[in-house]
Amino acid sequence: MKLRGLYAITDSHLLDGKLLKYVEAALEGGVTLLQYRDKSSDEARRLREAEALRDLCERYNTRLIINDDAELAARLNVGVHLGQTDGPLSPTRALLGRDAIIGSTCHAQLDLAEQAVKEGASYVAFGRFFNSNTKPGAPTCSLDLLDQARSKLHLPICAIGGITLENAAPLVAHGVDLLAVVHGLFGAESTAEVTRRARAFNELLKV
Ligand SMILES: Cc1ncc(COP(=O)(O)OP(=O)(O)O)c(N)n1
Ligand SMILES: Cc1nc(C(=O)O)sc1CCOP(=O)(O)O
Ligand SMILES: [Mg+2]
Repeated sequence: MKLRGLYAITDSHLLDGKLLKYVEAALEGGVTLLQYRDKSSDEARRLREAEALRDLCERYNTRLIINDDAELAARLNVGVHLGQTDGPLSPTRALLGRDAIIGSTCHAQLDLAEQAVKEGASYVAFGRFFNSNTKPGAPTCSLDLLDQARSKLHLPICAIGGITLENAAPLVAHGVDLLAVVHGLFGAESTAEVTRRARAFNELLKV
């Protein structure tokens, strides 16, 4: 499966009251992966929203990824993104099956990425590359690390953290396949602007 393109990530605060409307606008512009990222413990709302996003993604032929929560991913038969403290990858692969998309946060560490590959990750994520509104405290990562990763790893590489249309081109030039974006996509004044941004991110990846 070719994983290349825009990786849109939701944010419960930024998208409060407009989740489905803004996500659909992004899907109109083209989204390869959509991650449902909700750090709350409101299980009922999480299930309801994730189900609605799954149905929306099906209509647009986009794969849904649940952040942190392999059980919810298994329940909905979708993928999952796991950070370093979100549980082990191998049992998650066994739980979700070999066709599921499983992503792994590797910060700025190639050894974490090599381990994730061994344990069955579908893509590895490095970041953060720029100042992030969503996660200002995340450790930083350099373009240099991307060069090393690209020459060693033979699976899709995702970049995250403060990515916008203005700063994303160098990431693509250094081998990134997936641009993971929250604020640079959804921090827009209108649905039309979200769609425009999604299209423009995809243009950047057409090289
Ligand atoms: C695509 C992608 N990359 C990295 C992360 C960060 O995951 P994690 O370190 O577990 O932090 P939280 O997002 O759970 O706060 C991600 N979610 N997606
Ligand atoms: C969820 C997340 N993880 C990061 C990491 O570096 O691991 S940066 C980040 C936030 C991404 O949001 P924005 O595009 O608004 O910066
Ligand atoms: Mg996590």
